[in-house]
Amino acid sequence: MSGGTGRWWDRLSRLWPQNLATLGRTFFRLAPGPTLGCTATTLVLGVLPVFVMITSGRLVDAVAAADVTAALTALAWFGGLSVISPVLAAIHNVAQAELSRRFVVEVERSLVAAALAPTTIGHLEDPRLKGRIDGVAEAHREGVQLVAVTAVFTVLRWRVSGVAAAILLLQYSWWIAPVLVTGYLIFTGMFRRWLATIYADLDEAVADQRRRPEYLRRLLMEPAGAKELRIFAAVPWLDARFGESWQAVMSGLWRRRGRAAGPLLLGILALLIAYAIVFGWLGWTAIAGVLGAGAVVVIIQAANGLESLSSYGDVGAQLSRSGSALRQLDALEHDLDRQTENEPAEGEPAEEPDHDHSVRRSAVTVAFDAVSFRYPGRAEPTLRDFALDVPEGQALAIVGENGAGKSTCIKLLAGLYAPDSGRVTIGGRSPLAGRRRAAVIFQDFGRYELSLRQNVAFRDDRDDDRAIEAALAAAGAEELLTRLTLDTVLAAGYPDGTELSGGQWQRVALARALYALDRGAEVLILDEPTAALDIRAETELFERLLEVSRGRTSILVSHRLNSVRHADRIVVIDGGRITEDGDHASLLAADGAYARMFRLQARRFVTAEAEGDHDA
Ligand SMILES: Nc1ncnc2c1ncn2[C@@H]1O[C@H](COP(=O)(O)OP(=O)(O)OP(=O)(O)O)[C@@H](O)[C@H]1O
Repeated sequence: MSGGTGRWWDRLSRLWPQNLATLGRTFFRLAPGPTLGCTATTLVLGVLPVFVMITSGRLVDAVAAADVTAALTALAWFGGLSVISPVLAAIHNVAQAELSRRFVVEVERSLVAAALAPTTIGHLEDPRLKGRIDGVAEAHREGVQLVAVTAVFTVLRWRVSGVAAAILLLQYSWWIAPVLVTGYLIFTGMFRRWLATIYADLDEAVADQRRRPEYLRRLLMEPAGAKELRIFAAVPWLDARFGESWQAVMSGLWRRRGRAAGPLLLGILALLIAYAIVFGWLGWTAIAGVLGAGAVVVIIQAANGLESLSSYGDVGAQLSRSGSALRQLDALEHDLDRQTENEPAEGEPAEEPDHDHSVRRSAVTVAFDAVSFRYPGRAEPTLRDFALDVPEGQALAIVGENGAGKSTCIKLLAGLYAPDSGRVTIGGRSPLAGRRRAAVIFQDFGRYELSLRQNVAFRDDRDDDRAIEAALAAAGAEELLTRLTLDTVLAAGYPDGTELSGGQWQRVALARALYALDRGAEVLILDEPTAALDIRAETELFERLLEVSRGRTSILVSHRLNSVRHADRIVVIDGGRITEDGDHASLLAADGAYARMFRLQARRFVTAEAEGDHDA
């Protein structure tokens, strides 16, 4: 194909949205029947207007010639066409509803599958991947894919109408259609450029810039920050920051849009000239009597029908968004697949939860073997050559200052991150293989808007109700059981729903860990989930937990040394390294950092006791 022909072909092919073929193929793969149904009805509905044009020309000629039979025949055609159109539209809508359902479900499934593919959580904290996940999820929430299905068939119908009108015009004159189509090509090209500028903000670069204002908007609007923002009178300040950051992102966008509007005027001029030529000629030939009245009516309608070859405006924008979201989803799947491949495979399938009451596994060892780990985006490793062996059945406490690396150890043990080097093992196996071996509760444990039963067990059947109640009792939540049933939803706003206090939520979270332990988890790990309890309640609870989990390996993290003094062994972490290791008595005798911290806390506690403050 010569360069010139290629360019013309390129221009003509731009009359079809880029994503049309890709989306069409995806639709066919997901729902061949409904896709074929929608395509067939769209093609017929697309050519129907041409039959209306021809019929109206015939009617005009018949009336002019006072030919009653021809006029009645034309009217009968009109009647037939008027019935076919709504019937086909109804069939089309039914097929399209089914296609939309399957397409949206597929996108949702792919998004969830992609986000859940890695067993670790690093990708949810990586700004680039998180941006992609949010972008696709937002497009999905806004129903972009649902609209895309309608948009594909709308564009197809327009274009079929346009091509049919062009073919009809060729019957009367060879040059009318090419002149008008050229006008539309120039106009559409300019319009597309303008649209492309507008929708460039869907690119990830701009999506990154939008993250800040969008976060600030959420903070202003959603309940999470509502209390503190009002208490600290931060609303006006935050509102101003939101305005500034939004303006910063949008002003660049508005400037680009303004600059791109100039060429659009040229496109409009080209279209005006094309129509002026065609209608000028039409007027002249009609007056000269070269064309009959019927032909003039058909040509005018067909020339206007070429508008269907024009830019597809908002519908095209919807297709762009859909295509952009689908491309992001592809890229996301690809990146997360790669990340999943890089995760250490232990060759063992993840285990299903054990619902057999009789199963109580033996205690296991927990080991960190020369582990180094750096958070994504951080320059320095948080743990470097970290080594720790917890023999089976030992109750270990990890203490240390803020930022020492305690929670990082726990996240590695929970398999939420994979170490960069070295090995973390539970019972000799990676925590990633069979994650349910460790029952872990963090300080920011989940507070689910689910029933009490579901909050503890993540299941619905009642077979385990006694075990759930036992776990709640062991976690110190007996009082809840006297007030609530296991079916009570733990959130206000539901029928019979109720909100819990911070301390009650903590006990429910602990019950979740104890229930998992009862179901076969081998290690109990608590990373300060009791911080909202007063020191007496925490000490009492930890002692009870040590009792309940006796014989199991357990790891407790706390800042309150009195709460963990009864642990079999205490390690002090500082700067990602173990600096002291022993039981309470030996660490006090060693008179190191632990002993200093313990004495300091004990002094504070005694003072607070004297003043009646139990939260010291
Ligand atoms: N998701 C993260 N991304 C980047 N850095 C992190 C992340 N989580 C923790 N860090 C950093 O790793 C270091 C250790 O944090 P870690 O949460 O393990 O400390 P910690 O001993 O549990 O502290 P605290 O007692 O305050 O809970 C800190 O410097 C912290 O800023």
